[in-house]
Amino acid sequence: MEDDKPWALVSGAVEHGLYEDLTPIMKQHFQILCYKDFLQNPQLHGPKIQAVLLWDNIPPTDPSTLRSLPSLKVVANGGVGIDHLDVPYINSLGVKVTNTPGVVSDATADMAMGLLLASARKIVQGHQISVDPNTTNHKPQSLMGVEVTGSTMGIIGMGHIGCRIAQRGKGFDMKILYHNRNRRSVEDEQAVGATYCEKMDDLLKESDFVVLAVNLSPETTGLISTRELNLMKPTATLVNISRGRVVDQDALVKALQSETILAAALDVTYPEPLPRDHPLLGLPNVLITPHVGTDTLSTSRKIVQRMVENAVAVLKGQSIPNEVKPK
Ligand SMILES: O=CC(=O)O
Repeated sequence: MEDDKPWALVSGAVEHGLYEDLTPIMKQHFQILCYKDFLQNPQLHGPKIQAVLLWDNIPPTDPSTLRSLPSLKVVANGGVGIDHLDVPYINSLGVKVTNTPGVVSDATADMAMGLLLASARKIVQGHQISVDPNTTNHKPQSLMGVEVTGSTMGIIGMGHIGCRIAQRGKGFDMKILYHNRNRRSVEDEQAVGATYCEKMDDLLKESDFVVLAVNLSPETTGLISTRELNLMKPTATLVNISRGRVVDQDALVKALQSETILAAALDVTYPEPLPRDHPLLGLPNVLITPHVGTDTLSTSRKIVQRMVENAVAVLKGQSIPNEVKPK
């Protein structure tokens, strides 16, 4: 019965009707309250909310919002990255945090390869030239690309997503190097055909494509800065599908302007979106997409399904598929 279902506070995307396909999955288990309606009267609505279903980082989970949700038991994040959440603080309120690892890996790895290929083969520039009514030369020298097949890809961060990127790289006969906090087992390495670089510097020096697939943490903030960019080949491309802050963006702008590296392909920046006058937007050797690594309908369904399963498990006191514990 509808009335028996617990209440969940849901995001702007749902309230704008953007994800009609996804809302029924939430409604199977929850009565949903959109953030915009919550804001009309937080004192009235706050006490009934037991779960926050977080999509695109909305609703906010700042202390003042959380304080107006006294019955809250779980913040269920849709997606794997939880750098926008203060997990220890949320836990200190007796509220659990969950995320959705695993289900995002294939779509994100596809996006990494898409960015890599589009940047190497100048697909966006080619499209622009092809559709420009003023174009006279349809195949200018400037569209000459970089060969992906047989090149070397260095993956920094070999979790679920990194492994899926490596598998895809194998399909392009790439040599795959990886660097990770902990070395993977020999079986894992063989399964994805990747060679471990204990020193990240070695990977940076050798790779034609450096792909960032690490979580954002204090250790990985600014991981790629001037020193690291200087180690990369002048013919190399940086691909980032993790979080913008893993790269020192000012250093990246300089490296691209001075052609210290060839190009960058970024699904993530900081902030998102970049201000319209940001220097990265004016560079010819940059490809940027608006953080859409997981945005396929099938993956979005899986994310919402898992987000809901996590929230339901917390509320029912069952074993939680993906609880995030503070480090
Ligand atoms: O950015 C996407 C995610 O964190 O899953």
